[in-house]
Amino acid sequence: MRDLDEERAYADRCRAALRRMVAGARENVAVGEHTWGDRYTAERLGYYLKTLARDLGEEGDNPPFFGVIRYGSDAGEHTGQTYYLGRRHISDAIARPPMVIDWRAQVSATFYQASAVEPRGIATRRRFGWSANALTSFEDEHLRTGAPAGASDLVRREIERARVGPMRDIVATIQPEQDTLVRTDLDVSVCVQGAPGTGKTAVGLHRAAYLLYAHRARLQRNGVLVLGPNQAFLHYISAVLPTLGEVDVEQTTIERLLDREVRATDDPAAAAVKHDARMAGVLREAVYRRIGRPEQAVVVTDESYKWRVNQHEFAEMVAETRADATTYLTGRERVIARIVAALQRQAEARGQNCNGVWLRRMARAVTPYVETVWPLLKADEVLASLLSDPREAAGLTPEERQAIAWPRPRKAKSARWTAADAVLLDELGALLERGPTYGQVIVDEAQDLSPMQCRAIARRSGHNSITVLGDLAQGTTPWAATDWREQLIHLGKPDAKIVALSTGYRVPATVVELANRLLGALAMDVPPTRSFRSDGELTITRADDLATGCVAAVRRALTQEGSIGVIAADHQLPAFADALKAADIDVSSADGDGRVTAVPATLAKGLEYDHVIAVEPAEIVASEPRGLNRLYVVLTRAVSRLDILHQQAMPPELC
Ligand SMILES: Nc1ncnc2c1ncn2[C@@H]1O[C@H](COP(=O)(O)OP(=O)(O)OP(=O)(O)O)[C@@H](O)[C@H]1O
Repeated sequence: MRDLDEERAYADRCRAALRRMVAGARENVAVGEHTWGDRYTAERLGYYLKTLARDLGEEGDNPPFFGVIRYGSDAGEHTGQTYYLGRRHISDAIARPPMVIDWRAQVSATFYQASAVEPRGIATRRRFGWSANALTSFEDEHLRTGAPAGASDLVRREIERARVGPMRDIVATIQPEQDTLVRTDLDVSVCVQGAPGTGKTAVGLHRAAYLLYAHRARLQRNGVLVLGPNQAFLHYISAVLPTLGEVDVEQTTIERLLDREVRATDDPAAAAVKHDARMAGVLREAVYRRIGRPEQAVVVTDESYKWRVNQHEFAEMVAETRADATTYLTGRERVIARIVAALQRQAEARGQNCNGVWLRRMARAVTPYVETVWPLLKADEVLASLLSDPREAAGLTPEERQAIAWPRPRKAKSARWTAADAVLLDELGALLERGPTYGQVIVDEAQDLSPMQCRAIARRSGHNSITVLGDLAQGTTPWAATDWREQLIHLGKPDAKIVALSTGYRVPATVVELANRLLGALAMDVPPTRSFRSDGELTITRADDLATGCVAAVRRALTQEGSIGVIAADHQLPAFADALKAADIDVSSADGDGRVTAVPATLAKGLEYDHVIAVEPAEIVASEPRGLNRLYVVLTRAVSRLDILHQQAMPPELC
């Protein structure tokens, strides 16, 4: 195999080839725009070429490859072959083997999966070390002759590196159990239960990129949706997919997906009822209750004739359609269509020509009859009427009805919807009319979703598969899941494969040991994390004045490399942020990119900082019903160092 200088020269050749690919794609965009006569073909070709040029252009200064595998002498079609692996294919000429193969190609799986115990035909696996964009080292594993080795130094260094800025891709160091999840077949729904820092988010994002590579045509048609817990989290992960060449994945929160202006807040009792799975039945009943029994025949005057569907037939059509209507509005259309078909039979029996114009005229004429028994409905009007008077809410107790009732009746137009109402409106919208589905939905922090939110996601996934990521121990909402099977039923995928990840790549062992003490009190059936990392520091300091202690801790942290997160109970945080500003320390908010970030405990989920200063754990616990779960989340945000500052006694569960 090549020595370091030769590898550097090869990297230069790969870069040059990539530059030629970008230039070629750009030129083709120009040519494609002028050459193709048929407009549709020209547009499609133009779109494809522009996307290619943009993707290649965005490749930027990433190292052209991160590893290489050399097959041994008995590896079938791969015998003696050498493959370089990178973030994308690089080739210097059509019909020549690529210089670098995309990490998502089938052959690349061997790089991630091969081991001394199971070499899979590989003689040597080489990993490269890059500093900025310069190739500085490599490390070889001789899989067929070497004894099973521990973790590679390069992998360890990459995992233990100080974190700065937004989340990065992990293509060079994906671990075998992560790779298996990333490459799980598109038709299989998976649910990953993973302790903090086990790479669930990373797996979900790399899975999105992998699926788009392996099933591009199918997924580009319907799209891929990634759902995360909040804007700060989305900001943190936003760079990963673009670096992997995927810029068209929709990344949002469930609240944004529902797209309703939220102008009010529910009290906890009302929110609990509105998020309960029984609301699905309540809403269905509220919609279908509007369908009445016809009390008259349908009679349509058509020039000198009168066509007629008698009351009994009309009632039968309504009853039959209601029994198997897929949605309320398609059912209504179906009744209209059935009546028109009956009139058409009568007219044709009289020799009349029933063309399209006639059929549309008849449909208009029968609509008022149908309106009396199957009225047009709007989601917000149904909900406004239910919340104005929930007496008929089937399946709720009198107290629950009381909890969701508005103090006085309102019309939809003057309603001030809450976040939970947005979920109910979405359910109602889908009862009326089906919406589009995505080719793949990836849901992060899925333990926090309510049954009704799960249903909103299930609808957008339809018959397609779904990737569910979460940790039951990090559940902080009042309706957080305690059992994945149950949550998967709400998500419409009861048979999804549940897989546990328990090796943590973020949190160092000393911090994991502390956080794991909380697991007993959380009473969740989850395996404790084992840390991949032996480094890291933990300090617990009693401070007489928390704000002063916080400033001193941040000053100390600033002497080292990496990002710093100050995390405290939401109501206490502003005082600490003010103290930091008064001490001339630049502080950004959770969705910013500064070196020091002030993070309210309720926004910390999914984020990570090289150095975390967690202030007053007792207050974090006391601030909400699931405060211990929140504390578990907060303590597990640290990559290298965790400082705990406290004035009150530490929560006994931690001692
Ligand atoms: N194979 C890997 N190689 C390098 N870094 C990794 C690997 N797996 C995970 N990481 C890193 O570990 C950190 C934690 O990963 P991630 O955020 O995906 O974990 P998580 O399970 O979603 O955590 P949490 O539940 O706490 O949100 C990230 O910085 C991620 O890049």
